[in-house]
Amino acid sequence: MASPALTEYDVIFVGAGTSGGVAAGRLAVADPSLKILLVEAGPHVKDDEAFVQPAKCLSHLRADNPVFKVHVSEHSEFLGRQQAVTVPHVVGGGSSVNFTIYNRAVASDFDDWEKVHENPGWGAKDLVPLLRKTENYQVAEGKDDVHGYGGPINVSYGGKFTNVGKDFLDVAKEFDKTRTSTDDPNAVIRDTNHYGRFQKFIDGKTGKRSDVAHHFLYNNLKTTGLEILTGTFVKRVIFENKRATGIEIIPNLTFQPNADATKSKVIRAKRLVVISSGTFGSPQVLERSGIGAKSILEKAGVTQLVDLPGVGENFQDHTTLFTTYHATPDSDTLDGIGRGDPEDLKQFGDQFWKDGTGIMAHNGVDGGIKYRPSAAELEAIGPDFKKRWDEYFVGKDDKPVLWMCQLSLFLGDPHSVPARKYFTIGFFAGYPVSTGHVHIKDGQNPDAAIDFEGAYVKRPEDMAVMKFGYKLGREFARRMQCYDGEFVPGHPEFPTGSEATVHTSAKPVPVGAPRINYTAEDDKALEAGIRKLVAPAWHFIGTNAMKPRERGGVVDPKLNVYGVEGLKVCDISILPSNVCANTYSTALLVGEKGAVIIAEELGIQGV
Ligand SMILES: Cc1cc2nc3c(=O)[nH]c(=O)nc-3n(C[C@H](O)[C@H](O)[C@H](O)COP(=O)(O)OP(=O)(O)OC[C@H]3O[C@@H](n4cnc5c(N)ncnc54)[C@H](O)[C@@H]3O)c2cc1C
Repeated sequence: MASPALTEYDVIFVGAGTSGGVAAGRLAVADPSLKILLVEAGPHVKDDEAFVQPAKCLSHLRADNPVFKVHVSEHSEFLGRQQAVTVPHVVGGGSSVNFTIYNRAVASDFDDWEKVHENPGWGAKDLVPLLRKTENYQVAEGKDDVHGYGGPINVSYGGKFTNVGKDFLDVAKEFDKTRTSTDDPNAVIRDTNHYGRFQKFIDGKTGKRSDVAHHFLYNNLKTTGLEILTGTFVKRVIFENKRATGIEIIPNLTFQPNADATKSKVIRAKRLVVISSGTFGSPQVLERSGIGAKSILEKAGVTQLVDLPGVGENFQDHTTLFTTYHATPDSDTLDGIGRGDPEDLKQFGDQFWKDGTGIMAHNGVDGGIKYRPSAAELEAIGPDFKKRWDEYFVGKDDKPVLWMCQLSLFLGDPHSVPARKYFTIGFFAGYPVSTGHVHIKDGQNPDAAIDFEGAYVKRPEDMAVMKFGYKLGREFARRMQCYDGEFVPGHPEFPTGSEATVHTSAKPVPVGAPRINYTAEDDKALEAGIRKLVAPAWHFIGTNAMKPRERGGVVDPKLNVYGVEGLKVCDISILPSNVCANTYSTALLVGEKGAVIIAEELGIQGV
């Protein structure tokens, strides 16, 4: 079994993912004498093309990829089927495999954490400067005081502007004259409803992915006290008188196949243990350590140390539909790279290594919008959503209801569909009401099956938003010049003869063409289709919510786990409520905030 160099460290991070990697990297640079161990269940990614080249993100979606752990929800009552989610186990966590879409939360999302969930220091006033600290906005240096210009994480448009993306934005200008266009949808933090060219977590100079592994960890290994132990699970945290003093580790047999999983080791932490195992991993580590609801721990054979029933509850994701269309042969898409076509790999790989441009330095996403409906559109979303709108959105004018983007690719296992060109309209419900849970069933084995309940269209409010989003996205798609028909398995099955029927082969309609009229029967078919097709967004949050203990909270505003000492959680499992954005930006932010909090407590200057 792989072992760390020492038996005792100052600080131990459980998981070398996004937030944990940022916090550990910041602390290590500020105080190079600090001995920091990151224990990571997955393997290294250093200079590995599959992780460094952004367009290769599609290759991770192959069903046989060992860096993704699959969890299946056994609660099928809402969808009428089981829902599987895939969770990355790799150094850098989500930052090493994600789609590099750059999208920041709106200001009221942060203010909700501070005011509604009672977390001083977590409002927009305090957090926007930390967003800037991480970022190096290469698009236009010094453009405004919303972006950052000297941080480790580069943000650019990537190596190309795909003709599919241009097409989407051209349609937007003509089709929806009530909303404006921008070259930077993240330029203003208290605004929404602008179509714009989406930027990417891609280095505009090299074309490489702006991940945490290479920009906070590998680059600091030689000059600081950082150490990463890979292929290893943290089974549990060790306590003495309710103070965290270390961790117990065992090998992850997927990456250490010859190790003995019955032999564990204890590594001691002198000053702090930080759980940064993500929304799926962190509640499991807490529960295996005896922190959680009694009934759950008892069933898993774990003795309770602290009664904290909020652990593993409040699971959220952005309910998503990735609706797929056939793209014309001249469309710029990533499908060939995803399939591993040798010609595409050679052509775009050569260009990438020559000057960091081209479609290999791209994620397929160019155009999108954070969408707040008009009064007429609210009517169309229907009565199921009315109460939610009144309670959650009114008075917070920067809150979109959904965001939508075009993707120049088929989103899924590229080998599961016929080899051709695709484009996708993805839309994400910003603040679904549905929640689920993540709990252990086995108190000993971190690799064992868990009790996972997804959070996908359990509530009519969420279904109403998804139906609206499908119809809207489809109107965009059929007006785009690259539209070459609809990928039938990716759409609902509408009644025969319906105006809403899906067409395998079709040409674009004029921008001014009437919208498809959906009958009540069509709407029923649409609901059934959404239950069949709804997808996780990989934006898992909330299972260790930062809120008062009596309201189901797990950590306080200093990220301390209630009821013990010397133990914090630092990843997006702490989010008490959702953000209307892809979550990488927010995970970086939690890492930055965690570093500041930990540095203050340990007396470290310069973070
Ligand atoms: C396929 C995919 C596409 C995405 N696309 C985008 C996008 O385009 N834009 C965007 O903004 N966001 C995107 N995201 C979301 C974003 O990347 C994540 O929300 C974010 O990285 C989560 O950060 P985290 O620190 O909370 O967890 P993670 O980064 O997942 O880190 C947790 C780490 O802990 C490790 N771990 C877990 N349990 C244990 C254990 N017991 N012992 C040791 N280690 C353990 C895991 O292996 C992992 O490395 C995507 C995510 C995925 C998976």
